[in-house]
Amino acid sequence: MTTMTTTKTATTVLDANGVTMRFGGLTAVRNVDLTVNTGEIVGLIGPNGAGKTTFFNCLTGLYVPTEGKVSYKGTVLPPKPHLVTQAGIARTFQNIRLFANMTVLENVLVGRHTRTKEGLWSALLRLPGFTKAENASRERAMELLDFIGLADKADHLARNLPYGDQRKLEIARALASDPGLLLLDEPTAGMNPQETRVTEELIFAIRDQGIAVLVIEHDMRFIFNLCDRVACLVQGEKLVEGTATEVQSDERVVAAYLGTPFEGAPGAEEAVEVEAAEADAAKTATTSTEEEDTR
Ligand SMILES: Nc1ncnc2c1ncn2[C@@H]1O[C@H](COP(=O)(O)OP(=O)(O)OP(=O)(O)O)[C@@H](O)[C@H]1O
Repeated sequence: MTTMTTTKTATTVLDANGVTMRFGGLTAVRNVDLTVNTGEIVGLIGPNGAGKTTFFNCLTGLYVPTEGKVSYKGTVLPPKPHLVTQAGIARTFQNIRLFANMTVLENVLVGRHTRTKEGLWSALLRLPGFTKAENASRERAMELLDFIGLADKADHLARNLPYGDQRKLEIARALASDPGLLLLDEPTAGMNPQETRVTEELIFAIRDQGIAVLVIEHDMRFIFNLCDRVACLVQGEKLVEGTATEVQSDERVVAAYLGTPFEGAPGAEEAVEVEAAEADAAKTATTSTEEEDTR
């Protein structure tokens, strides 16, 4: 049903294969395949409740998919968030999840912990290895703050940052784990157009550093401007995948957003069955009323 099938190449960073996630009777994600290659920015769009965040949670080990598997650079990922981060996938969340009472620098240092090998005793006793690792982490964290334009606010408390800066800080914290793939869940939610433009530039700069990006967004102008490839989920299924131009002009995508029925729409068969059952029930009820009236 998709307009474009991407090939898996030696440079495939993420390969999600047949990912399905059920919550009891509800199938939130159904048999979704998606690849992200080195140097790409891929967008994931879809109406509210389409399964985008659930799919992200399957990729990052927050959920164990009911079916399917997720590989990063050719290795199947264990469904455990810290192991996924260690492997090289970092993410941000739809709602800001900063440590509000920690400084900007400390927030980035938290994101660095998967890349530091020094143990608890080393930290408590402040052994030379720990001090060296701590200095290296600080240096890297400051580099990242410089990269996102927050170096001059390193000592500010995270809660005192303007909204747009808090979102940027989340990205810096995710980058602190030195990922090969960055997943962004609605990075421009609540932003004004100026902040959105800055985020767009930031994501291009991240891609230029060799980090592949998969981004969920509702802002279509942002997504179509940013992404090399876009996939659209509808009712848990991947309806369309293609270039921004292909997806933008696909009538099924427009119909899905407007809630207009279209042939072959995910969930359409079930909807037709339900409608037929309802019509049958109504007909039976009318017939019995007529029979009663004629008695
Ligand atoms: N933990 C859960 N338990 C039960 N149902 C869930 C759970 N998480 C999500 N769902 C359901 O799965 C479906 C997909 O939700 P999801 O949040 O993934 O959609 P989304 O595309 O990210 O939506 P939005 O754009 O509004 O964030 C919805 O029907 C939602 O109610």
